[in-house]
Amino acid sequence: MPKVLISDALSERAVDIFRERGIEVDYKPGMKADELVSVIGNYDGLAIRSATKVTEAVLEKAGGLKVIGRAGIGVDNVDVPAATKKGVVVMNTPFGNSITTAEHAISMMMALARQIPEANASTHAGKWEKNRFMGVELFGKVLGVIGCGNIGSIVIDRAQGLKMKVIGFDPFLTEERAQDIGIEKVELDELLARADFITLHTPLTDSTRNILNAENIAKTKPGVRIVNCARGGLIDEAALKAALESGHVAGAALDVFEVEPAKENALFGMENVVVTPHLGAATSEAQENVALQVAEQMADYLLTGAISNAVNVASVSAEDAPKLKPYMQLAEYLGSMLGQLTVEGIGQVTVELEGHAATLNSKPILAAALAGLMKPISDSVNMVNAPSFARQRDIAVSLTAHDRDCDYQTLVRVTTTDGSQTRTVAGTLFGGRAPRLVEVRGISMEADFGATMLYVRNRDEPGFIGKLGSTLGEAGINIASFYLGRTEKGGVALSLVDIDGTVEDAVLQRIRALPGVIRAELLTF
Ligand SMILES: NC(=O)c1ccc[n+]([C@@H]2O[C@H](COP(=O)([O-])OP(=O)(O)OC[C@H]3O[C@@H](n4cnc5c(N)ncnc54)[C@H](O)[C@@H]3O)[C@@H](O)[C@H]2O)c1
Ligand SMILES: O=C(O)CC[C@@H](O)C(=O)O
Repeated sequence: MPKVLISDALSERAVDIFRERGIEVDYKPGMKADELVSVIGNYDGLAIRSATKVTEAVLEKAGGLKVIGRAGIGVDNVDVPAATKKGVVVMNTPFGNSITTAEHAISMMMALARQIPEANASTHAGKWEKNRFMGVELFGKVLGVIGCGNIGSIVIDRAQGLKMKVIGFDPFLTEERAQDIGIEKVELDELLARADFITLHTPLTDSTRNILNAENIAKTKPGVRIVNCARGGLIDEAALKAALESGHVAGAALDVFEVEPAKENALFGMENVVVTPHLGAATSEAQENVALQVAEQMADYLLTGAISNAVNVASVSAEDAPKLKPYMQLAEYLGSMLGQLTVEGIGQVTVELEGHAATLNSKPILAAALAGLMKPISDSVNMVNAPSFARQRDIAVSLTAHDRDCDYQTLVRVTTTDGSQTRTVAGTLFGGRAPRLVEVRGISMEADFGATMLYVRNRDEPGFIGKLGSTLGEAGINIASFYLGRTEKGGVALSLVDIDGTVEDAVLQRIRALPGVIRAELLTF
């Protein structure tokens, strides 16, 4: 039974879902970093919100971890490259809290426009300062939205309902989409110059870090009000403070900060600054959505191999997962066979799919073939990290799904080139499920994959099979199955021998010394 740790405060519905799906779960919100490092090795899955930091140190101890599920959007608290390297799927729930966060941004904008937090505090204090507070209307004002994705688009929709004029900057926004959502697409400088209110809805990346720095803040309209419910780090806080003090920026509403949790911050206590402690996603609806979603997604992956909303590996739908599983097994066996037979570094890998295989989601099949191929290089390689392993090793990878008649109903062929050698193996699924080898280096043969197999290439000469059988027999090695093929009479023959147990090195040397042997290797699957 897979085991999952929930280390942040997720709706307890997530616990119910895991248990209903037959997954053991430990609910330990608020777990300290060192405790996480010491227990993570016991789990197959880790479900988090934003408080848990999944660092390289955590991942180093995460021996059997298969999946990290983020109940929310940003995965900036997860070292995704380290997780990928370790072969751990990282998934998020990209839509579950979008409405809630967009509503928070709108609330913050309104609170800012009407100084509601200060007026609230003053009135509670019995001051009745009716003449102290003078707000501004949103009606007719220009709202500049930086980042027009899921949340930005909902903010745009709500702001249009408030009769604001919305302009947007997003390098990935097409003109068609801008028209669909009813905004004017502008460049950043134009947005800065025209907006009365600016709201940020981008992820924190190298291109968005400090997107509102001193230089860009100086380009904004005097009296602008700024809202950030996306990520700390998008605004240079020191530059914002200076602009608030000079009066160039009339106010700011911030849900996120450069350093979180933030007990102290130079902006705290300023009258024209409204702050909340990263509450963008904090509604019961959003928390229920993301907790349910993350638990379902993680359970799907752990139980069936289906992958949704992963940020570091291709998706596999719940419908596709059972169909793909035997293909991934076949591809891994084929890749593994070639990986074990490769002597020099692999320069190129080609995966070809024919028949039914050509109609499937091909990326997981390719990833499985690469994982098998690179297993001899690294024990930690799996289908999550195999494509990046290949890239790091400058292995050129190509995938072709052939739309042509083939001798088998379904076929996967893997070809590698190392130095001057090109090797091809191909396999099919017997009965639609059981992986079966049908071709090795151009030689047709039908072989099931056994756990330990002897691979012998030799000149096709009479008496060879007898000598091979006797050598194994004398060493007390039992043959489970013997598969044969050859290029042509008197050409090159290939024996694949499924054996019980293993073949000691001394026996392998004796086989290599048999007359006519070109190559003999022990393969494990
Ligand atoms: N405060 C919270 O509690 C809370 C809750 C949910 C999400 N968030 C954050 O909100 C942000 C937006 O989330 P989303 O779901 O809308 O993401 P999204 O991926 O749907 O949208 C992000 C948009 O930013 C755009 N973008 C990327 N680089 C850009 C750049 N250099 N300049 C301008 N635009 C750029 C992208 O094209 C995309 O359209 C994320 O940072 C997310 O982590 C915060
Ligand atoms: O879990 C949270 O409270 C924060 C969520 C938010 O930052 C997100 O990226 O989804």
